[in-house]
Amino acid sequence: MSLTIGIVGLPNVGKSTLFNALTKNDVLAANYPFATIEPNVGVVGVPDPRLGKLAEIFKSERILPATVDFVDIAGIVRGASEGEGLGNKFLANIRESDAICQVIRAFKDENVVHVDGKVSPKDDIETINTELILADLQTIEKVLPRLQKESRIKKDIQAKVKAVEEAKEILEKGDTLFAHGIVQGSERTELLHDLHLLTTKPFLYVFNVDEDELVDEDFKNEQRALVAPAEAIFLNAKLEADLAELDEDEALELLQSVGQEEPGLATLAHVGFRTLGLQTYLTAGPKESRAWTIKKGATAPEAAGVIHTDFQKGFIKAEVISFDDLVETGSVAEARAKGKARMEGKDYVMQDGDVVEFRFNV
Ligand SMILES: Nc1ncnc2c1ncn2[C@@H]1O[C@H](COP(=O)(O)OP(=O)(O)OP(=O)(O)O)[C@@H](O)[C@H]1O
Repeated sequence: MSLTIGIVGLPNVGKSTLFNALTKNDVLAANYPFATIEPNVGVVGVPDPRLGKLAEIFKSERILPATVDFVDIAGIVRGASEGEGLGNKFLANIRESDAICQVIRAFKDENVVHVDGKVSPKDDIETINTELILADLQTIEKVLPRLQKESRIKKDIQAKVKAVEEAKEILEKGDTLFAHGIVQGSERTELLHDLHLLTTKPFLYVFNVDEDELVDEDFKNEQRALVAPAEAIFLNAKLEADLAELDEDEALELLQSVGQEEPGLATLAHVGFRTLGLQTYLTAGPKESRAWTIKKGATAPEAAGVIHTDFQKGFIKAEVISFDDLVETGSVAEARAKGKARMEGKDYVMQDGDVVEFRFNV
């Protein structure tokens, strides 16, 4: 299951630097030798310490984490919604993304020119949001008059007209639909679905900061308040690019020297995963210990389908052991003996950390 997060931001905020770090960090190169990826896609592994533990128990040859795909979307400029510069291509790319990650400049280096002449995360966020909001308003203005006319005859589209009018009102106030809980995939967006509005996509924000800002909790809380309910991630894109070049011990040393526990990219992968509404389940054996990506709320057959469509079609049962029970008992055989292995049917809703073996007919 592959969902993508589009990276957007004003020119010169550090998108390329971040994206380079993302692609250098490429888990695909090592683990998925036959997969080809587009040059503007960075695939990041979602760190999961449980996989290391499973690999110990099962003596697995390799570990395959879940991944998040990031797409580098051409720079947005003021006027993008009017089709200026790269505007139209930008909007098409962004429509294809499942979530939007805004990179915001917070680093101060005077040698790096800011398009608007000053470093102001708040203004930059507003500039980008305004472009997205204007693009949505254009979409709505194109369809609303026709819908309103049709609704005089077709009563069944009145609810849709009301939903579109409500969205228009929010956008005209200068707010994103996401900020009002109108998020892609939720019940409230069902009526708006075919409009593919950009601001119904989940947002997350990367603040590209100086080293001192990385540990400045007051500063970080201020920025978090700016973007709530979206999540904020703080990283130094240059440092991330350096980290991606180092071996594990050196990287750890560099991280400690700036007071960080994990690379910003790891945090970004975790937050991206959460923002997309995803979770994982685990499989393990001598060949590999692996995390598989599913939507929250997925049933056992849907989860089986992520491995292979035949697994879903021929689904019989899933043998499920929770990760904690497996670690406590030390092996599948012991877990079974202690009654910790459950046989689950087709209505079972997968839980995070389920270690699973599917039974199926082909
Ligand atoms: N955290 C940081 N601290 C200091 N300088 C940084 C930081 N992040 C990036 N830079 C520098 O800022 C400059 C612009 O970065 P980059 O080229 O990645 O921006 P961009 O957003 O991709 O720009 P564009 O959209 O115009 O291509 C580069 O010189 C880069 O080294």
